[in-house]
Amino acid sequence: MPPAILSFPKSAPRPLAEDAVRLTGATKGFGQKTLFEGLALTIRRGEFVALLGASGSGKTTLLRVLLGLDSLDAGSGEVTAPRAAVFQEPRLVPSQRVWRNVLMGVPRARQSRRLALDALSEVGLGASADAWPVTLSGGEAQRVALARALVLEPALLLLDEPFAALDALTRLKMQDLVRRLCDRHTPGTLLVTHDVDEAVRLADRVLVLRDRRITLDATVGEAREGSTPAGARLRAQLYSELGVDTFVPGAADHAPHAPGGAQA
Ligand SMILES: Nc1ncnc2c1ncn2[C@@H]1O[C@H](COP(=O)(O)OP(=O)(O)OP(=O)(O)O)[C@@H](O)[C@H]1O
Repeated sequence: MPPAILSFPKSAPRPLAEDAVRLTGATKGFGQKTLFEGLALTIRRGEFVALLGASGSGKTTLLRVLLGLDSLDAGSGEVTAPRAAVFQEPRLVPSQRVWRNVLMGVPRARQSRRLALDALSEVGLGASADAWPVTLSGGEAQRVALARALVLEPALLLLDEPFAALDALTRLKMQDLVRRLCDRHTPGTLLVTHDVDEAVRLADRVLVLRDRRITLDATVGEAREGSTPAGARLRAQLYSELGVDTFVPGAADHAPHAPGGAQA
């Protein structure tokens, strides 16, 4: 098997027209199990891509490869710097005030309270700069994690189920905030999620990782609106690709009945 060559250039962010990620032939497994094989993936700067797949299909592993935390077994490509990530848990340092947490990844020479305050204002937490992480709600802590990622002005933003632990209302607000801030900061974004609606609501393009390959690469476009035929079609296609039969509540009640009450 040829050696994997994945480069992580330390250069300044590139122009928007360029790719944040370009992988070809990416192959990765653990022990006897191959998670993905010969995979090609391109994410442009400013593009929001969602990655769906069954549990254990290798989504987080692919994200870890893009972060440089795992290596490929084969393949090559380029992942543009700087990169930042937000995970399911906020991963704040409890012994540091909120504004200090925001600066965790910023080179010392660029660190300033002003920079942290600006980043916190963007996520609506300017007033919590001096708070301790333990005093924040789950949604607030996740917004600090988002500020900590965006303050780096990443060329690539990796989101690993960042909304999964939030209540339904907070999740919707956080989804809107993330999409708005991604439009403003224009990183290439890869969102790993289990949630078809979340993927279609947020992403420009939705990928499905299945059987070691990307089996679907769908542009969302006018299908974002669930009530349109295109929206219903895309969601049905994604559920089908994920091996889930869509359930229509009440449909069984309308099934024809044979005379005498037996099911047709
Ligand atoms: N460091 C590791 N060593 C051995 N096996 C691993 C390692 N990391 C992940 N795996 C295995 O690889 C498979 C894919 O894991 P991964 O976390 O990438 O899947 P996923 O699609 O993100 O799953 P989920 O949706 O449940 O989070 C799993 O079977 C997991 O146990």
